[in-house]
Amino acid sequence: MTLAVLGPRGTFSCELAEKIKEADEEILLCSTIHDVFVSVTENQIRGIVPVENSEAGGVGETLDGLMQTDCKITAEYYMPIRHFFASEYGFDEIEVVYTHPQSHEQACEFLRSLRDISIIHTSSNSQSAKEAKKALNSAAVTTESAAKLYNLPLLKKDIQNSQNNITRFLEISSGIILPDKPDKCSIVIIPKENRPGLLYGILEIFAKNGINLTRIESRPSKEGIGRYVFFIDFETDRGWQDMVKNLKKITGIKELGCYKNRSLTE
Ligand SMILES: O=C(O)C(=O)C[C@]1(C(=O)O)C=C[C@@H](O)C=C1
Repeated sequence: MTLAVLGPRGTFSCELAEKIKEADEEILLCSTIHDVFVSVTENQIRGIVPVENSEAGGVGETLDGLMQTDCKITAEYYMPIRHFFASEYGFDEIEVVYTHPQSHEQACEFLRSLRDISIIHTSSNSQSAKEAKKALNSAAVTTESAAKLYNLPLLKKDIQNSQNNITRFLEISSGIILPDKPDKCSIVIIPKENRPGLLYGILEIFAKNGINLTRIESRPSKEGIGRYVFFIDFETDRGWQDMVKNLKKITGIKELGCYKNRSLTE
């Protein structure tokens, strides 16, 4: 099997893939999260994508991929995220900092404390290190493994705003795999009408069935201003199949998968 992730080697996604891959599984490095969804769909493989961070919130490219492709969620993982500031230059020589936009948000307090620097966004934390290695008077917000890989000295460790910085990752696959006893399910509510009480009615169905929501996030439906879809995750310790049937009576739904929480072993 092959496991598709955001590359180049050294991203957090890649670090997670290294931890969870099967012994004979290869890692396929993709340039963007969108490309991970494309590879999973075209090659019938599995992939790993970041979906939300405790500090910076939802990862738009992943939410769009879930909405726009037939990929299904088959597991979730939580990973502590530590950001590193790496450069071949001293602090007073640095003029440009490369950072992934999610990491920029997660380390904005440290980055704000740097004076007279320009920030350039990149496609991944590893790409940031790659760029900083090439450009004069530059630094990167990166992972420990990418700093090592590109031979960039660490100027400061743990530059994330919060010491409890965590990113939730999803395993996605091209087919539906329903585990015996899933921990959670994810759906997208796609409202077919705009009327008072629609969202209230949807949430009431969860409440009446005693089903606990673990996340609700609105995202523009891309059909015009003020039009939204709602990403919902819920626990599956109570009968949820009938509840989903009831939801379908009042709203459009896309089922994204029911899955296990897989904890990471060090
Ligand atoms: O660039 C990386 O290292 C990634 O794996 C992507 C990503 C993300 O998009 O959320 C993953 C974890 C961190 O939250 C920051 C960046």
